[in-house]
Amino acid sequence: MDEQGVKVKNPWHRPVVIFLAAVIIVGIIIMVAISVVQNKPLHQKYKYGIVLDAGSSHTSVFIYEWPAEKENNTGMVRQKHTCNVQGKGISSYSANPQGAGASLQECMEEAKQKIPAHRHPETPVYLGATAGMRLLRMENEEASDKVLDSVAHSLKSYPFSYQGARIISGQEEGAFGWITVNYLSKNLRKPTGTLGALDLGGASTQITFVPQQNIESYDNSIDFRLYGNDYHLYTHSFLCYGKDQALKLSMGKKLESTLKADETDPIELRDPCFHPGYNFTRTVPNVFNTPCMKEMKLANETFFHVGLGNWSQCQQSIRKVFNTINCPYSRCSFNGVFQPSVYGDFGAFSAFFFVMDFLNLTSDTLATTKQKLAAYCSTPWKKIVENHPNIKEKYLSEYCFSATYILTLLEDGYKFTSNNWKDIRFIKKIGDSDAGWTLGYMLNLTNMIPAEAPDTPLMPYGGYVTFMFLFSLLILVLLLLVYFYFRRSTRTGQKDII
Ligand SMILES: O=c1[nH]cnc2c1ncn2[C@@H]1O[C@H](COP(=O)(O)OP(=O)(O)O)[C@@H](O)[C@H]1O
Ligand SMILES: [Ca+2]
Repeated sequence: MDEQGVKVKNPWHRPVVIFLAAVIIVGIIIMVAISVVQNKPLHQKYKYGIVLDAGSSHTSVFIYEWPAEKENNTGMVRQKHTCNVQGKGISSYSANPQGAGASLQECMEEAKQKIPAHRHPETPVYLGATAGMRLLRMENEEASDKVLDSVAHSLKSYPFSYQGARIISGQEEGAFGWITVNYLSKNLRKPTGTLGALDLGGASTQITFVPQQNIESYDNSIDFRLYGNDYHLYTHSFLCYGKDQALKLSMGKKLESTLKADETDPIELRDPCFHPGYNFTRTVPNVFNTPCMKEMKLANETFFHVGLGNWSQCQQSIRKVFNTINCPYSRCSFNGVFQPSVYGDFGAFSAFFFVMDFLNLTSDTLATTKQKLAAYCSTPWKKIVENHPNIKEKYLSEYCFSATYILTLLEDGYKFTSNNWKDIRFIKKIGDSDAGWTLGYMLNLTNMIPAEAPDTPLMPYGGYVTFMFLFSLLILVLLLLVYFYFRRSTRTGQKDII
């Protein structure tokens, strides 16, 4: 066959094919480029941080983790692990400061196991102590310094990056709790409203929200710029108004009036906030051993704490610990503290949640909550113990008081009403992470919440998926077109040969 005479048509020389091939190549390059920008880095590396919450009643260790490359995006940090330190809070070690540091050992060993060893040296560890230590500092500054030295010494002995152990202020506690709940519910980069934060501890309680009214007292105002938005927050921390100190305040007042009325021995404190049939012998100094009250000198060291189980009388007695007479501002919560009207939704956590969740009172109206609580408080102590054999008796005996205190604080103190009661959400966690001040504290100290909005991905995830799908479909169609075109040209070429 004379090859010279045959003209085989090469399909690659046709302009349409060249054009299609070029479109396909450019398309593939665009797709690869977009997926690289969108998904970088392809292999996530995790970073870690540890915060110890040294509360008045106990210490918890929180381990957080986040993808290294996305640390400035909201909602990327999650709680990886928590560990509850055995025993009481660090402020209870005032007579034995060494014990405070030693108490952290088990949980810190656990942290070593949970965090990959090669990350240990760069993992920051912070300890923040709250109201229990604020009270100890008021009572005995030397003892509180020794306790802090002891926990600092203990934390420095681990392979992490020690960043400090200190008593945080009530404002910090309130503000970081607010940052935590809003970071976790991803409110910080949206134009929608934020979530107020209500935190009830054993020794203090905090209220923090974005008010609609002007903040009249400088001490209660905090300004943040987060992700390009300005926030003007109202916050207040009431020292001595956590539920354990409030119980002491309330019992102290009752003891005083009992003694005024009757100085007989033995003293019997008839308490409407405890169940009928409850009868416990207590010591007087055990009620007054707090800087929250003036000490009371009593010959009788012990008294009988006798339950009456009467909710409305209990509320009457609790109201006496709130001073609502003096207010130097246009409006106050109590004890002469300025507070604008509560506004928006609130997340109520820590003991607000523990107590209301135990009593199944997290989703009722205010009226139903009161009815149910009245029935609970009047239930005989014997029956309560029978129904809950596995709950610690100390907690169990105090739920009637604690829930009545919570209702009184929220309604008479903060001025929530039956209309906005539904705006309070009793929460423990948001996603995997506990609501509390620790996450906000760490985000702030590691500069993980920038003042200005960081770069956003090229397009939102939904848009990205749709784009990639349609583009792949287009390329597939083009490929098919090229294929059929080749087949036709080859056939015509073959005909030419024949
Ligand atoms: O399971 C529970 N049921 C009832 N109360 C609880 C439970 N777990 C913790 N609490 C209470 O929550 C409160 C936590 O306060 P915390 O120790 O954080 O004090 P602080 O924030 O005032 O320093 C304490 O009153 C503690 O007794
Ligand atoms: Ca706390």
